[in-house]
Amino acid sequence: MQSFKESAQLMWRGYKEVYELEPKLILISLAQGVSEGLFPFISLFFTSWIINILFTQPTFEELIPIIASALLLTFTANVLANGLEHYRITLYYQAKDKKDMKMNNKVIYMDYEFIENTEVHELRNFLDMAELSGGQGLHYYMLETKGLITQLISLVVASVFVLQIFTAEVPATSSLSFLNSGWFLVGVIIVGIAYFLYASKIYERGVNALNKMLESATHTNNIYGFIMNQLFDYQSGKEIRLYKQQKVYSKVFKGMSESTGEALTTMQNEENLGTTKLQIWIHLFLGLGFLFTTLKAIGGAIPPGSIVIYTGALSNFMMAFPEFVSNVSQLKNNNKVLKKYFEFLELKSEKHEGTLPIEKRSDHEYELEVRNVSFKYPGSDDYVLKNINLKLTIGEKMAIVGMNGSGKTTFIKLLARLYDPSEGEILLNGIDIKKYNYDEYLQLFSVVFQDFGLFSFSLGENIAASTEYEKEKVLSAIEDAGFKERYDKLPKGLNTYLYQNFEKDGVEVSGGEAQKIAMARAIYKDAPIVILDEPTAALDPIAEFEIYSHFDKIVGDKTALYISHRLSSCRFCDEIVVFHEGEIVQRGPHEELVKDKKGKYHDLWYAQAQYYTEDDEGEIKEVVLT
Ligand SMILES: Nc1ncnc2c1ncn2[C@@H]1O[C@H](COP(=O)(O)OP(=O)(O)OP(=O)(O)O)[C@@H](O)[C@H]1O
Repeated sequence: MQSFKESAQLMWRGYKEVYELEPKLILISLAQGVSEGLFPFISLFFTSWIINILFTQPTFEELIPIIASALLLTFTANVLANGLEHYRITLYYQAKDKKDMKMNNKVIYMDYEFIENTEVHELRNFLDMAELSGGQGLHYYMLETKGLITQLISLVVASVFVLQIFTAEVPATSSLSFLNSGWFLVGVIIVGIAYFLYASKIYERGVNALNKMLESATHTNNIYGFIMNQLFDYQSGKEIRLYKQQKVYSKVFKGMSESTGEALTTMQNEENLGTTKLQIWIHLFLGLGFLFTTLKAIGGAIPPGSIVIYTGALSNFMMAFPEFVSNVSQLKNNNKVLKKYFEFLELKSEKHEGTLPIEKRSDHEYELEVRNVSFKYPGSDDYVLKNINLKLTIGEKMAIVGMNGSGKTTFIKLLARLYDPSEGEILLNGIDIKKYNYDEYLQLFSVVFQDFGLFSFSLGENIAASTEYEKEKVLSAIEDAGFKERYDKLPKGLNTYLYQNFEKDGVEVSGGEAQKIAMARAIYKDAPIVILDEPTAALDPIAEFEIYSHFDKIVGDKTALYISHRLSSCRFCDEIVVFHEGEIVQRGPHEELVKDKKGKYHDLWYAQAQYYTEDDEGEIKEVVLT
């Protein structure tokens, strides 16, 4: 439960945020709220004025200017309201776009570990759902402020008129003079407070049902987003059809729709029931109010024509009051959503942001040392890497091998600082990598991950990772990565879009072709440290052979770290490091490791040895199994 102070601070922050996104939106909402709040009273005022004059049997000439000014005023107010409404809605969409942009930028720049964190996904989903299904969050301030102001103005102005009815005195000689008693006003105040408390309770129930619906919908939406990605992904599309998973998905959809439907129905029922109960009370009070006003007029406390303005004011008060109470309940609830909005924007980078620049060295003298590094993923108790010690010396080619799940990719994530070690440190030229400016540090690496990603941009932009690039350099990278033959057939060369998300004539590339493009991207970057995680897994034997033939050209005198399950391809490395269950269990050159019959490398090598043979010069050749 938020304290009043906390709620007020959040509201202030919320409005400040909207103001920063689109300053005019608040001002226009205020102007429109005030004018819409006042407008009904102006009409009522004129109507009751005209009726009162009619009782005095006025001439036509007397009436004309009053009716004309009433019409002119109503017309002007309507035109103004219409214009303001259009302008406000345009400003709202602009503010919403800017807010969405801000949230998307947060996702783009947030620490990688947040991207892998389900709680962060749920938080973002919750905010989207709260806005879409409940109109909550910053959205509430952007859109509903006008309504709140209108209700507030209506209440204040109507209260003034309502008070006037109570203070207007029926002459003491009248049999209705008992209406002058102050107890009527006291009664109204007590009933008003009781109504406020009762209505708040009812609206709170509605808001709780909304929250329940949001919780359920957020979870469902998370699964839904995940499933929709899978359904439209042609990779999993194959599996879904071949393994006849359609029924499983249909069942999941049905379950999701039932649970969300149930929560929605509960919310609607709660709202309907609440509204009906409140409407009964409102109309009862309204009836009593009309009776009181009419009796006051009969008693001579107010002119008969003024019944219009007083009963109108009473109606306005009675209509605005429940809406206002409902908005106050929503506002309170909205603060919870708003809190999460700021929580999302404030997700703090756990990463130490160093400031040290990286020395630009043409001799590539960058030495990486991993010292006593252990690591467990956030939220997990299990160590994925345990006490790793390694030194990558300049120009060295090192291979990391090991069974699935032994921690090889995780180790690379640490080197690229996608995560920081839980224990120990990684040093670059003797200095903890955390102390370096991260962007500059990243410039040292060309990485091709096993699950690399390409973007739906043009080929040139994919390889250069930029919209501007050196064409010759890109073409040379394409050649070195073995993509030249396919490239020559591309309709628009480097301007050919990959995939069809952005361009209808974008091309689909095969897994192996995609891997070559990812490789070309790493070659183009020309960073001093090259890390390749299963870079040839999807390549055909000839393409793989070409990559290895070009390897010296690709890697040159750079430091290289190479992960592969195909052990024969690791032999060109100066040193092979064997990972097992998160630990380094062996290291050394191939010839040395393979001799150790008790070692893990020996097991791994001989498990694959049937696929290879050695020629007279000791060269490994792949053999055809019969
Ligand atoms: N984001 C993550 N959160 C929690 N655990 C993870 C995460 N990513 C990987 N793991 C776990 O860490 C362990 C090591 O995974 P890693 O991907 O580093 O292995 P690997 O040696 O590269 O395996 P492979 O040869 O199959 O590619 C695995 O048990 C995996 O389940």
